[in-house]
Amino acid sequence: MNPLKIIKIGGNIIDDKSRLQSFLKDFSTISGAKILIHGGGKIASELGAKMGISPKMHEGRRITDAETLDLVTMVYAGLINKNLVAQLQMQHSNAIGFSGADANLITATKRPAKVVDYGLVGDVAISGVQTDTLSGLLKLSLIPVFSPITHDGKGQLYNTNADTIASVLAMAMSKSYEVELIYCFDKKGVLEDVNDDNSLIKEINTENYKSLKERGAIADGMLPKLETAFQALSHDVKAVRIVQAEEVANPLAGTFIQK
Ligand SMILES: Nc1ncnc2c1ncn2[C@@H]1O[C@H](COP(=O)(O)OP(=O)(O)O)[C@@H](O)[C@H]1O
Ligand SMILES: CC(=O)N[C@@H](CCC(=O)OP(=O)(O)O)C(=O)O
Repeated sequence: MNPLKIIKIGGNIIDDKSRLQSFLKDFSTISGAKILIHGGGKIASELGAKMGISPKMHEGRRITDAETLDLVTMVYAGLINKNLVAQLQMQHSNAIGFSGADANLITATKRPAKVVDYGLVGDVAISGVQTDTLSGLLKLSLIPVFSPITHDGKGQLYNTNADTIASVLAMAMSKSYEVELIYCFDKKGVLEDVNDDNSLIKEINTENYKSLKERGAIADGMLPKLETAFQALSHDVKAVRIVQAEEVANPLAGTFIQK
């Protein structure tokens, strides 16, 4: 099977012009088939505040009412997605931007209300990914760039956590490719102490994850990353890493997630 790198870039880097530029330069040097998924939560929260929409988060995911869905659709599928594509084109990378609705690439169902009703948030399943269409794009040497917006096939858009999209794409594409999933963000990897850059944890497995979570060392936006990383590994994804954006092209950097 051919290798495929599925790379996710988070909102803290997207919000930092020089760090984003350096990430996109390094991303462009990576050879072979690749897909980029972007977040943008920080920018959506900042722009929302200017419009009087205050962010409501629960365990790293955004509670999304109709007004917030309009905001995130504009910010993720418009502003950020198109700017990333333009900046990749500047690096001579032939990027093409998508939401999940485009070419029906990712369908979702409303996340069921449990402890919290997340509102217009979509859950995605492996079967919701149009893998043949994506493979066709990769065969044309195009670089798909996904915003975290999905749809239900009945006209409803959903906000979907970008880590979740990266993981589901990785699982779905593992049928035809040897997939490495790389989450890129602002820190060196998963840290023992979030305020200490020198406390990098080189390897996380289900055992040490449990104890790290219990003592609160892993919280907020790190929760969906690790949850979805483990899901990916249990569905044939070859390797998963969480790395600093600047290290995207370094195969030894960051935290390696193990089953
Ligand atoms: N143990 C940890 N190691 C690293 N970061 C952590 C940890 N626990 C919580 N975090 C927080 O998770 C954040 C990353 O999640 P998030 O803000 O969703 O990132 P992004 O949107 O850039 O992908 C970090 O910036 C950090 O504040
Ligand atoms: C449902 C949900 O949580 N959606 C996310 C999508 C963006 C995202 O995941 O952005 P980062 O990767 O920058 O955190 C949100 O609106 O914040």
